[in-house]
Amino acid sequence: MALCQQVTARFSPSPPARLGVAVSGGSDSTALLILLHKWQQDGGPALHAVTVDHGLRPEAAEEAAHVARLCDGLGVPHEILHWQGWTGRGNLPDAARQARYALLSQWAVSHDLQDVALGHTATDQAETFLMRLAREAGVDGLSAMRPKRAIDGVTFWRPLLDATRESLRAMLRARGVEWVDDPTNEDQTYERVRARQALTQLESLGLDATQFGQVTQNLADVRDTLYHYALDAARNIARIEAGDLILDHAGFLNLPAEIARRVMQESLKWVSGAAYGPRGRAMEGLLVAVAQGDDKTLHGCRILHKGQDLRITREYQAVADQRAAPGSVWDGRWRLSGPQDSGLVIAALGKKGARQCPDRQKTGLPAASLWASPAVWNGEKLVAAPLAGLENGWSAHLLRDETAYFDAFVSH
Ligand SMILES: Nc1ncnc2c1ncn2[C@@H]1O[C@H](COP(=O)(O)OP(=O)(O)OP(=O)(O)O)[C@@H](O)[C@H]1O
Repeated sequence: MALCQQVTARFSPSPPARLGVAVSGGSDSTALLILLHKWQQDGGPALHAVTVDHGLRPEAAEEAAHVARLCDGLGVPHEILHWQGWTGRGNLPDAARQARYALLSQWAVSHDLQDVALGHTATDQAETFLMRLAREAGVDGLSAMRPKRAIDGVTFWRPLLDATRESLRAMLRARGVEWVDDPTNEDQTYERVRARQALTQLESLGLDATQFGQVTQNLADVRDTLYHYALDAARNIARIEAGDLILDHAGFLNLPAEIARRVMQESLKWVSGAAYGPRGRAMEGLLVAVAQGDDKTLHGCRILHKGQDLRITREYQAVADQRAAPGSVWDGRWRLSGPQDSGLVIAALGKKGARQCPDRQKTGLPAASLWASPAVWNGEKLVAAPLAGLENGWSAHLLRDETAYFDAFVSH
């Protein structure tokens, strides 16, 4: 089967021995399951399937049960994960997507799976391109999805990027496999549904998933080239100090806009731990401020001008409520170790805490960096603040290091 070969080729030359597969029950991921199952029968990776029930639509539980029955019939172990985190605020599809990736990563790690396959298709790719066009996206937004991407130590694969939805549905019909039609797929209030309908119109111009696939791939080549040069630039002008990212200001201002934007994106992501950098206008505003020498707060970071340096530090407000037990990770990147005692908590040093550190000025760190740095507290009492010179037997270890910063340019 040609589709089967397309899928297996995506994993060559060294396919994993065990593979997770995320199946929503829709036609794309159901087809993915069937194709991977065929591969398993022919000696491919052992499959483990998973469905996320977002608990947002009444039909979701039945859809997950449908996938469970299908997997049962195929002899593929299957699990249903539940999301209960919707706060009612923000963008629902975005929040659901982020939660889904987090649940899928945790599930994979807990099953010792390093690889998970997703059912994005060439048709998805074309729809996404149109939606991004409507948002006046740049090269990155219009580029092809990556065939694989690492998130939290798990590699997510997209082996169906060359296949159209229609070809997958034809394969399912031929095999008598049923899929679930999500009723929101017909709901015109969703941008994706409108993009899908627009694509049908564009076919009369000879524009179909193949053309979109080629164009997005051309743009992806441009994107990768830009990141290559952005990495070069970062190696020349960036360094790390006490968890802050420091860019040589003059060197940064000399960079071409597309390179400067990428260096800034990766720098803000590294300091904040966010999966994505700030979007269009926010980033443009920041670049203007940096060109004028104005300090700025964005994306949970403070961007400060200090002598020759552009210093990106964590924003105190963004970490003010974060608490962790000693020895565990604080703000996704610090681990503090020292003499354990009951009742100790890791929290930001803050202005009040910084005043209690007599040696803070000797550290040479600006006040903003010290306020957002991790400290050891016993209730209201400050026990240690290793980055502010108050050690008391404690040390701070930065988990997201320089290698992680530079690697992100390659795996962005
Ligand atoms: N509820 C779900 N349970 C399990 N897997 C899912 C679920 N929803 C989506 N997926 C997986 O993600 C793939 C892509 O689906 P969809 O395009 O809806 O996701 P997305 O996360 O919005 O995409 P993107 O990664 O482009 O943001 C599906 O083919 C499937 O493999």
